Amino acid sequence: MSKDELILPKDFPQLKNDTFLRAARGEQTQHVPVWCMRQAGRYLPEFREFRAGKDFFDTCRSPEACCELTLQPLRRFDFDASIIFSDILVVPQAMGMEVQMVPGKGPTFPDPLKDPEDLQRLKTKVDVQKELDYVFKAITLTRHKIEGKVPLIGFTGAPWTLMSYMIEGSGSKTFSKVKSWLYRYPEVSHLLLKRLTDVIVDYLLCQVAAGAQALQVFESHAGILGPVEFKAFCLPYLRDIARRVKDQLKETGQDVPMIVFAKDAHYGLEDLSQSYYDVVSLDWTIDPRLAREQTGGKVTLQGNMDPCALYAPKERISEIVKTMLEGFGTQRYIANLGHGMYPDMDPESVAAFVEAVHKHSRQMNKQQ
Ligand SMILES: O=C(O)CCc1c2[nH]c(c1CC(=O)O)Cc1[nH]c(c(CC(=O)O)c1CCC(=O)O)Cc1[nH]c(c(CC(=O)O)c1CCC(=O)O)Cc1[nH]c(c(CCC(=O)O)c1CC(=O)O)C2
Repeated sequence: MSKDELILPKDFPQLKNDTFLRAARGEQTQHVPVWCMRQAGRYLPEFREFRAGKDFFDTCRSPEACCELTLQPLRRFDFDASIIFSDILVVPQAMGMEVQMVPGKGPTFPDPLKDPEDLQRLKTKVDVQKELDYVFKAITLTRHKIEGKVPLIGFTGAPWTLMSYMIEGSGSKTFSKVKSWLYRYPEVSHLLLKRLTDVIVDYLLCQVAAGAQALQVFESHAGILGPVEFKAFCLPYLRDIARRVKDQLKETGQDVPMIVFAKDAHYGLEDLSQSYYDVVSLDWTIDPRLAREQTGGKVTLQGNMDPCALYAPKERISEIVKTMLEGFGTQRYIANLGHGMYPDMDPESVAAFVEAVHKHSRQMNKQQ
């Protein structure tokens, strides 16, 4: 991308609530900011109504639809951030692969990569600006329509997670197909991961140019690797993405907080806290105090309530939140779930979660 293309459009409404951005940058906040992964989604009746009868990726390709779905949860809840409605699998599509959303089965690649030669089916040069133009339009439109209420987060899937979908062709229990590539074809695997990284870097920079105020990188399948493979096939690419995006943004005087979510990669926490990301997002299986120890105060932490705790009565949600806040502390912290919302969750529980984070963190800050 050229320097000029990276300059932000300037006529966006002024941001009224910067709590999330302050926490991400390690600045003091009066309350702990909170948002939820998959906060736009099937647990909301208005989402189900809006999506009814429409193809999932057609929805992703409509900037107006993405904008509406991004705004829906903000009308109900006092979230401190929003995330653009889209999907991680738009990147493999931009590289030339077909992906369908099969109801009841999830994302499905009719023709996944089977052998190293299949890499030839991928586009050698991906014009990200053109191929994913609909995402950038959605971000710009949403940034206007949000009227500065809260910041807008852009996101991408990370290389290993996308590679696993491209080879498995869908979700999997064992991930044995994609893992077999790591052991049988390590060099080709690195080649594919490198190509994904290049596209992702461009993709994130274009999202910032379109108006994204923070970026989250989803390495949702990190946990199917052991520590050795994580260090070889995940970490270097996650680092490369943050370093390259940050370097390019710095040239234009911009500093956009970056969040990494490597689900279930406990053994990688220390490394992740030294990988150019401002925020490390945690799943629910890690103890908050241990996570603070392992990341040594170098980064802001995000997470990590078990999404299933939202099935608890409201009073119990409030207690769980309080314990979580005591574990993380109220500074350099963004409250979230340890992964996304499930379709059968009650929106009222989300309201209770958000309210508890705000209430307890304000009280705890007063006592300090
Ligand atoms: O359950 C299904 O039928 C397919 C769900 C699925 C999708 N993409 C996928 C998966 C696999 C999975 O999550 O396990 C594949 C997918 N999409 C995404 C991730 C990253 C992650 O959740 O760890 C993943 C990988 C998850 C994994 O494999 O573990 C990211 C995603 N999907 C989505 C969003 C946008 C948003 O929430 O605003 C986001 C981004 C950020 C976020 O908010 O967390 C939206 C999305 N994608 C999808 C759906 C459901 C389909 C529909 O609305 O018709 C929905 C809405 C919803 O969750 O209710 C499709």
